[in-house]
This record gives sequence, C-alpha cells and structure tokens, in this order.
Amino acid sequence: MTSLLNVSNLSKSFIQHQGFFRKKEVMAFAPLSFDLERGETLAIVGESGSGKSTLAKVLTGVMKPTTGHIRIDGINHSVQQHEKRCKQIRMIFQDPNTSLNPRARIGRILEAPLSLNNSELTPEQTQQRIEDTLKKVGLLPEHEAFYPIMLSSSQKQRVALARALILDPKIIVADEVLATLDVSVRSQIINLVLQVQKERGISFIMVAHNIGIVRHISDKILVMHEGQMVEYGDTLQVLNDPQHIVTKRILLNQKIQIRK
Ligand SMILES: Nc1ncnc2c1ncn2[C@@H]1O[C@H](COP(=O)(O)OP(=O)(O)OP(=O)(O)O)[C@@H](O)[C@H]1O
Repeated sequence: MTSLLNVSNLSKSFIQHQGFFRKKEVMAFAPLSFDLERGETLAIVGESGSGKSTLAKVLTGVMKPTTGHIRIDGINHSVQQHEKRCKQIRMIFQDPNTSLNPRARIGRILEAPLSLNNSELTPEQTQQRIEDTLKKVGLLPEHEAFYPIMLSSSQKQRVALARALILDPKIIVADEVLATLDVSVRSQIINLVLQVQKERGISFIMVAHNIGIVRHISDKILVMHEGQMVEYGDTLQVLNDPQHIVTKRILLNQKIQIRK
C-alpha cells in the first residue's frame, strides 16, 4: 500500500557567496528518506543547526529541494504547483506574533488561503467555512472581527492552526510551535492537535525539543545531527533503546531515563 507521505533522497544545500568569485556550498541536510502514514505524527528532533527547520520548509514546499522526491498518496509533490501543494500540506510557524499579519482581522487572515487557492466556495460558503474552522479550534465566530493583538498567545496559536486547517490539508508541518508557549497553553494546544488529528485523520510533522512531549504525541521520531538523519523509527522504541550517541545525549540533557 502507498504511504500518505513518501520522502526519498531529499536534501537541501545553500550556496553561500564569499567575496566576488568564491562560493561555498552549505549542506543544510544530506539525502534522507522516510514514510509517514495517515493520522500519524512524526517528531523531528536535533540540536541547533542540525537542519530541522530547513527540512520542515522543504517538506511544505516553502523551499525547493536540491535532490530527491516528496510524494503524497504516490503523486509527486512539486514546489511549482503552489495551489495543489497548499491543499495537501500546510505549515504552522513558531511565533504567531510574527506569522499573523497584525493589520488584518482574523476573518481576513482565514479567508486569505481560500482566495489565494482559487477556492470555488461562494461568499456564504466561505463565511460558513471560516466560522466552522474557528469553532473547530475552540474560538468563537465573533473572533473573526478581532485583530491578532486582541488575542492571547493560546488564541493566536489557535488562529495559526485554523489557518492551516481551513484548506483541509492531509499533512500539517509545525515548526517549534510549542516552544514559546507557557506550560498550560502548551497542553491546551497539544490536546487540540490530538483532537483535530483524531477527528480528521490529519498527519502531523512537528519540529520539537521537549522529549516528554515527543513521547506523548508522536508515533515516529527522526533525529538529526549536523544535517544527517542519525536515527529514525518508532518513537517509543527509539526513546527506550536509542542507538545513536546523539539521541542518547539529547535524552541525557533532558534527564530522560533510557529504559533498556
Ligand atoms: N538561507 C540559508 N542560507 C544559508 N545557510 C542556511 C540557510 N538556512 C539555513 N542554513 C544553514 O543550514 C543549517 C541548518 O539550519 P536549520 O535552521 O535548518 O537548523 P535547525 O536544526 O532548525 O536549527 P535551530 O534549532 O537553531 O532552529 C545551518 O548550518 C544553517 O546555517
């Protein structure tokens, strides 16, 4: 059976100019491959600079890969096909304070992906979709008239999730969305993600630091180190019996006991 997401030999390098004539190639991440099934969550962990954010951006098509393929339901996923791509895979960024336009009301923020993606909805259906999506993330239809500054951090992160959900994607990629939130808001957002996942069978790819959360929410884990995928597999299996020194070090740094 075809996996929902199949990533093969995906890599990304940047060309850095050093003076007029010299160029240096920086490998953000080396060729890597993995699969993700419907309704599963993959956690990407690793130390700073290991390539996690670049991988997240390449997966969502924000950046073009240097090598490799991304297939969704067996179909090649291309950066050029912006419209189709947005309906399949959407990204939520770390800080809703910078990712939400402060000058736009919430209704406009949620309407934008629909109009940018040539939605065939009538104005009434668009309005209904916005209200339904707001409700789905625990907000009220009245929040449509609010500006981001009028919302709490939890509400802003809910709007970011609503913006990702509104096109009904198969996969959502979240880059460190929990890092800036305090503990109580963090658990609210985690519960919301788990609920949305259960209801709609969406797959999540989460760049995350906190191994306690990774253990709680993810089915698979991918450990990065200096642009290499050093370990990948079932989350509990990897966390209970890590094979790579980097995984062991991450667990040790967070005082997580290895069970084997
Ligand atoms: N636009 C860019 N141009 C050149 N090099 C880049 C660019 N973006 C990232 N890199 C390099 O790619 C490597 C991986 O960076 P990336 O931001 O993906 O790591 P990360 O694991 O997400 O780090 P952090 O946890 O600190 O966000 C780093 O060496 C970084 O300097």
